[in-house]
Amino acid sequence: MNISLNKQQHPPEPSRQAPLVPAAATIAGSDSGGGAGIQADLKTFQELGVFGASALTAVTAQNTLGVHGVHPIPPSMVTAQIDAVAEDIGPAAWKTGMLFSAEIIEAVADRASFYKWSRLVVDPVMIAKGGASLLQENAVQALRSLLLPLAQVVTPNIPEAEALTGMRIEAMADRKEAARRIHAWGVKYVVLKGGHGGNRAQSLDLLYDGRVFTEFAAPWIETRHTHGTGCTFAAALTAGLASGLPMDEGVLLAKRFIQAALTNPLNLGAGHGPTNHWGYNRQGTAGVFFQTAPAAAGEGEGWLR
Ligand SMILES: Nc1ncnc2c1ncn2[C@@H]1O[C@H](COP(=O)(O)OP(=O)(O)OP(=O)(O)O)[C@@H](O)[C@H]1O
Ligand SMILES: Cc1ncc(COP(=O)(O)O)c(N)n1
Repeated sequence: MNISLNKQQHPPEPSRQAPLVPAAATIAGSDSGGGAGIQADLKTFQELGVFGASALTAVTAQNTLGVHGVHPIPPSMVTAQIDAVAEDIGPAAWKTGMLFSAEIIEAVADRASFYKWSRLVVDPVMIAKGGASLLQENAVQALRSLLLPLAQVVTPNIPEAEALTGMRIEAMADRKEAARRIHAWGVKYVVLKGGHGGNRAQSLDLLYDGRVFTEFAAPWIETRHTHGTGCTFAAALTAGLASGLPMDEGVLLAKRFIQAALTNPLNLGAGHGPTNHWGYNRQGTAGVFFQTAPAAAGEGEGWLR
């Protein structure tokens, strides 16, 4: 009997069928405590039905009480991870978090322009909740001049917007001025987050598209479990964009996701505990009120819809 073995001459071609779920990738640091960084991003992608890939920029030893150590990844290895993901998985959207150094920012910006990413969310992570520095001081300029012009959207909190612009932000007029200055560097959308805004009634985030300011407001939640709120918010926005949402709906999704994640804390850790990444799908956002209203009457401001 002649048995012919069906030997493959070449490795199988990677599948090029339409993916069942959208994919997104995060370029960020590892948080051993699991509440922020790559871990928060991947959990958020998963909860929102998006496949998550990653490129690690740094390993941190940290928990809810603080950062014990930072070990950056060589920039060439960051590039290699991005190439591996870009060439095969082909994420529909990319997100950056902790980038740590000017060299890593250069490597990421190089890849962003090489692949011409149209959906790039830049979360300009600088300082951890416990006060540790996650971005070297001399890297702020590289972030501003190399990466922001390539971003579709940047999501600074108030101290990050102050560091980027060099201006003090107190009143709403300051927030708008900072958003205008950041937008002028070439980023298409700015989301200025209000978690550090000092208003204990409302958490208010401001979206600016170069023309219109839109407010996203939700009731303030009194909790110490706020570790990784910025990462989680930006990851939810990235998942929304990867799924094809327009920017305003992506921000609304992110606001709903973070509100649900803050509402039912997991009570882990003795310090700034992680948020509840299951909240959005398990508890929903029932009872949470959102408004997308103009910041104030005046030229260049309007309703979301
Ligand atoms: N206590 C709170 N109640 C309601 N919303 C909050 C609260 N704290 C933060 N937020 C919301 O969480 C999101 C992240 O904002 P925040 O300003 O905390 O970012 P961040 O400082 O970059 O976070 P992190 O330092 O954890 O990366 C925003 O939508 C903000 O309005
Ligand atoms: C790896 C990594 N990335 C980002 C943050 C910011 O999160 P937070 O400001 O809540 O500490 C962090 N602590 N660690």
